[in-house]
Amino acid sequence: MMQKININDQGFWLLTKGSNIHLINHQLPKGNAEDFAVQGKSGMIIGYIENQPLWLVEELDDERAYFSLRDQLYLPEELFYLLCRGVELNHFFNTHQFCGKCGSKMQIAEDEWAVQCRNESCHYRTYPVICPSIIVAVRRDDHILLANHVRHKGGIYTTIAGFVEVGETFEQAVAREVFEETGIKVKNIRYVGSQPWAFPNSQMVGFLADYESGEICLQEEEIHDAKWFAYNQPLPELPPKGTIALKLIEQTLELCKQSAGSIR
Ligand SMILES: NC(=O)C1=CN([C@@H]2O[C@H](COP(=O)(O)OP(=O)(O)OC[C@H]3O[C@@H](n4cnc5c(N)ncnc54)[C@H](O)[C@@H]3O)[C@@H](O)[C@H]2O)C=CC1
Ligand SMILES: [Mg+2]
Ligand SMILES: [Zn+2]
Repeated sequence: MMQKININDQGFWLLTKGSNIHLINHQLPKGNAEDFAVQGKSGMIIGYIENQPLWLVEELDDERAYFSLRDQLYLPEELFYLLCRGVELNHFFNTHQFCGKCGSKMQIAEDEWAVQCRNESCHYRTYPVICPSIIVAVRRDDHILLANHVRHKGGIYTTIAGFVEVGETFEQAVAREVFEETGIKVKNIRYVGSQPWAFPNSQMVGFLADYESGEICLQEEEIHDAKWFAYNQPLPELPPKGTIALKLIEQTLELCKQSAGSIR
């Protein structure tokens, strides 16, 4: 619930600007509201760290130092995901100021994470928008399929990812995205795990899959390059530690190794 922050409220303080968060010496500010001049602002408790409340403070037009949440992937998983929650809620509140049904002003709900229409005869509620996006590592014997995406400025090679379309299963989305982006057909699609991804509001749903058929054919608007990499040859630059992409790649490389072992 959003409330006015009191001078003696205490805990950890999450101040966000888009996908950037305020840090002091690489740490979340911790202490009394007064220490960080957030008393009188609106805030809500969105979780607990070391038994201390984590306060999400309304986005401020201030001169504090903000840093990209992407650069905090080294943090313990649970903490990183709590920060994702804050960034995603802030994005949601900022982009849902008016009712999608009647156009009246929305307000933040009292009893759950939602916004509610102020119009008495409407009261329509909207919940935080989370966009499911599949992500998949594809294996062909002892090789892994990795792609250099147009959105990556550097030379990183990673897994295939893409948003789930309305009216399709996650597994269908996996098969469709791999085929669209690389021309490869996959089989044996299995779920591995998920990851909140606050850029701005994706929910990564991670899979492994095996090669079925086809030759690499790039979707050039999205993919610069895609190749099969042997697990025991030098690999390209991979995504950073903490990403589900890297986890899927590591698991697949292990399977490549096992597959090479079983051939011999
Ligand atoms: N955490 C991780 O390890 C990784 C996360 N990702 C994330 O996966 C997500 C999807 O990857 P892409 O290849 O970009 O998706 P994509 O292959 O579906 O292409 C992006 C395009 O999909 C359309 N689209 C459909 N629904 C959308 C939605 N809800 N939000 C934004 N665009 C939507 C837009 O036209 C957009 O240009 C991205 O947010 C990316 O940051 C990607 C790789 C690794
Ligand atoms: Mg994609
Ligand atoms: Zn309304």
